[in-house]
Amino acid sequence: MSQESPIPVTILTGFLGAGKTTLLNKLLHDMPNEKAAVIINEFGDTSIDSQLVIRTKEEIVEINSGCICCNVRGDLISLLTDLMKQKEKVDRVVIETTGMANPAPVIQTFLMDEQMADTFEIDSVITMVDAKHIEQHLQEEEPEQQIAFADILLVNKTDLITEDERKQLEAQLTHMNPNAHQFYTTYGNVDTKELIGKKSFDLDYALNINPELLTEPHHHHHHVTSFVFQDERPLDLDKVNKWFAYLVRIKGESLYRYKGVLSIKQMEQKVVFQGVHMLFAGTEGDVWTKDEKRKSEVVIIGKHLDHQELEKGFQYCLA
Ligand SMILES: Nc1nc2c(ncn2[C@@H]2O[C@H](COP(=O)(O)OP(=O)(O)OP(=O)(O)O)[C@@H](O)[C@H]2O)c(=O)[nH]1
Repeated sequence: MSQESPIPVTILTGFLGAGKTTLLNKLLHDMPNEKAAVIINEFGDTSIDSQLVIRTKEEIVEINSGCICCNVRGDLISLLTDLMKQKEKVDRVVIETTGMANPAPVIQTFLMDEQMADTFEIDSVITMVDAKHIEQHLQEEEPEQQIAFADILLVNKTDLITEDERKQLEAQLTHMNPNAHQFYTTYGNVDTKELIGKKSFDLDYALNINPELLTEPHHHHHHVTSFVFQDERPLDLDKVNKWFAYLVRIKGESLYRYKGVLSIKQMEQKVVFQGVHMLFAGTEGDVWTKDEKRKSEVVIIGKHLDHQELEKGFQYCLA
């Protein structure tokens, strides 16, 4: 690669909980010799994803407190401007957007001026689709946009659907975006060579679906809200189990994404949990170290959620 070749950029999108972090971990694992600058953006106010991404030697930068396609786009631009000054240190940029991001403004960032366009080159826009929940998610505007702009569609969680459902989904996605290459996966398991270095992003096609791609973005996220609850007092495991059982059973439909780290009384380890609608998983994490402040942190993203009720539920869990 000559000194002047632009730095390839992989944009990873997909609705909340589709499997982006799972795929990102796999990509980083499969590219041990690439110096990748990884940019992760969270919709919520807290940075639980960095605890879920397996640390590698890559530089991982998180942009929180907002969505990459709206209020933190300035942060993305300044990060990229910094990267421009140290081009030799990076072979690739990988951006994981929030599940609520419209990819257009992110794509636009790389096209907005000559210097940006000379320094970076979008390699591909990979959109992960949650095969199990996509029907529900298409009620929102963003998944449709994410699918439309993809040149690679990674249809994930195929273990949770039937063969017939898969065929239907394939027809539907082909109709929504006939240009994209489709892969059907579980846990993002596809040969990394199919995703990286393909230079499959096609600006003309993107402009064709959105002629306003090169003008200023204007949009907002409808009625999807994100709440963060934090407390340094320990929680009671039994109460936590009861609260989650209630949330998942009664509110599962509205819960797009929830995750967190819990400090449980009488437990040396952290409890790390995450879920998408009614699918919930909790595991024991690392032991709290002496230097760490024990603290519970829960992020809940969803539709029609009552902040007070959730707050009350969280408070109930205190030991
Ligand atoms: N059954 C099943 N679960 C999966 C699959 N891929 C990922 N998951 C699980 O789905 C949950 C969400 O995966 P993530 O990789 O965190 O999804 P994400 O898109 O990064 O989520 P956010 O960025 O938090 O919105 C995790 O509990 C994963 O273990 C899959 O193919 N099948």
